[in-house]
Amino acid sequence: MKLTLIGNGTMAQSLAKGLVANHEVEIIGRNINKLKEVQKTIPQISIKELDDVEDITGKNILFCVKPYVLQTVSARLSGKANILFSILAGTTLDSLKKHIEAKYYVRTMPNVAASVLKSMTTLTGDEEVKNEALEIFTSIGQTLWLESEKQLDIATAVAGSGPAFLALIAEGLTDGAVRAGLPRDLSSKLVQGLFTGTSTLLETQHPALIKDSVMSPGGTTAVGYGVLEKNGVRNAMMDTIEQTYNKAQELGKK
Ligand SMILES: NC(=O)C1=CN([C@@H]2O[C@H](COP(=O)(O)OP(=O)(O)OC[C@H]3O[C@@H](n4cnc5c(N)ncnc54)[C@H](OP(=O)(O)O)[C@@H]3O)[C@@H](O)[C@H]2O)C=CC1
Ligand SMILES: O=C(O)[C@@H]1CCC=N1
Repeated sequence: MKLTLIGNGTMAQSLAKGLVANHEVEIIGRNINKLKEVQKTIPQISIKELDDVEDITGKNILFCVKPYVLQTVSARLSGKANILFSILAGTTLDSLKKHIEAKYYVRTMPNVAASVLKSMTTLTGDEEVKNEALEIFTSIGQTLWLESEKQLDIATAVAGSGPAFLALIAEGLTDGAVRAGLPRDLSSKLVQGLFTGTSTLLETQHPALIKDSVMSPGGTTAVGYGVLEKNGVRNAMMDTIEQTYNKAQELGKK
């Protein structure tokens, strides 16, 4: 399938890197010099500067700009696309329909791990194109079709913004190791390995059981776990998801 990405930023480039293996990919952006730079890193793509009136008739569009420029960019689009895939956080299907004409609409939420083909992408929208949508986004990692936009906004908080939250935990653990006296390069390696191993365990084990299997009576883990609970890390995570989800819903009301 030929896919046209509008926008050439972080996410568009991550998506394009994965998609070129199975699809013809065109990127449309407002700055031809930036597009040429992108093409140097992903030579398989074709590039095009955004016209003042850009005809998207019959195209399968992946809309990859920031939510606040939806109006500005869509004002330059004409014609009726085939499928419009939007990765814009919070931006509702209704809002997309108001601004861009298409036969089918799908909201998706990939994450930055798309750049290494390990995105956890959620999708919702017109069921008629569910299979095509899942096929396209499986080329950048795992996919999950959701039943509603509310679920997608929650997924935005967990898996869209989530890499930043886990990165904070990773940075904190690394700094902790450095504070205890381990050189930074070794601390970083340790934390990388820790995340890789734990993520594999999570594929088959419940988090609480992983914790139980690590925590020995009177041991080190019980002490560290107590510190996390005393400092409200669990509740901080729950509040983080709630407020990030609220923000996604707020973006949708604009
Ligand atoms: N970053 C992430 O981890 C994730 C982001 N998202 C969503 O992806 C979308 C893109 O985010 P991201 O890639 O991080 O953002 P970037 O800022 O990296 O990219 C935004 C792109 O939009 C283009 N753009 C901005 N204004 C205009 C305009 N007026 N006319 C034409 N093009 C314009 C920019 O062009 P130029 O390069 O010329 O400035 C750039 O190519 C957002 O809606 C975000 O919610 C979704 C999941 C994860
Ligand atoms: O911070 C944001 O708005 C976007 C949405 C998901 C990840 N980044």
